[in-house]
Amino acid sequence: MNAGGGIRFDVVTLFPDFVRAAVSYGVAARACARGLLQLVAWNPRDYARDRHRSVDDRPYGGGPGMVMKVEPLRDAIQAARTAVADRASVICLSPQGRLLDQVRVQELSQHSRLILLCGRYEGIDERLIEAEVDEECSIGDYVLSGGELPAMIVIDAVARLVPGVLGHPGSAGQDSFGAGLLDCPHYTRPVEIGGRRTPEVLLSGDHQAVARWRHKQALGRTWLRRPELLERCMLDAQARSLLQEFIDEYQG
Ligand SMILES: NC(=O)c1ccc(NCc2ccccc2N2CCOCC2)nc1
Repeated sequence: MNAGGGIRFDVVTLFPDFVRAAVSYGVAARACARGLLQLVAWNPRDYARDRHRSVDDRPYGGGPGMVMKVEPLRDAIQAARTAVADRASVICLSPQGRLLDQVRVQELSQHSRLILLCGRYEGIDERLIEAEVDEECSIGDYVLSGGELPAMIVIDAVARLVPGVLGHPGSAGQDSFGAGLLDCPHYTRPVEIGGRRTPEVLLSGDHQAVARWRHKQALGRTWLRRPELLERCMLDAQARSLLQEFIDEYQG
């Protein structure tokens, strides 16, 4: 985060309006209005020197499609770097990157600024990646037509962790996923609908019992749906006994 406690994203993309949508709605839009979040887009086409303003060219070695050229990307990144004094990490969103998870999102939220590079076509000339990219980041093992959607996901996930962005800071902290667990179930009015009633503990007003129930549900759901996540988070004695209680009830 920067001096103001906010974060600035410089996004290098052929589709600036596309990525701007990431900060045009909801909490992210409010955070922008309050100067906690900034998004500046840089279009490599503005840095394409030739008459046709080309940003791509045919692949050496043949093969289908086109490859993004070094120069326009390099010059767009350089323009982003010099726009703000703070040193910036350059992250390329790509299928070859390190898998993004909440731990990595929390690490990224410590930066005051990040430059996000969005590839299109068949990919980016490797020499640009070697010369300019600090790390490659993947949002999952699937192929997209561009890095813009992954960039928007990084922006949203990181922005939520910037102090002041979420109305209720607790919810970000309390996010079970922040603790490596899946979230507990949520309920709101009416108390009963479609023959399904809200769990009584949530109506009891007993905040300690509610917190205990929510933690137990988060543990139980993680055990049922994503047991591999449980191995990664070190459960303390209280959590282990809560989970055992859930398992005993589940197995009936
Ligand atoms: N999982 C992800 O985070 C993810 C990210 C980007 C992405 N695509 C843009 C891209 C960016 C960089 C290199 C190659 C490519 N691709 C271009 C299109 O062809 C496939 C390779 N796809 C999936």
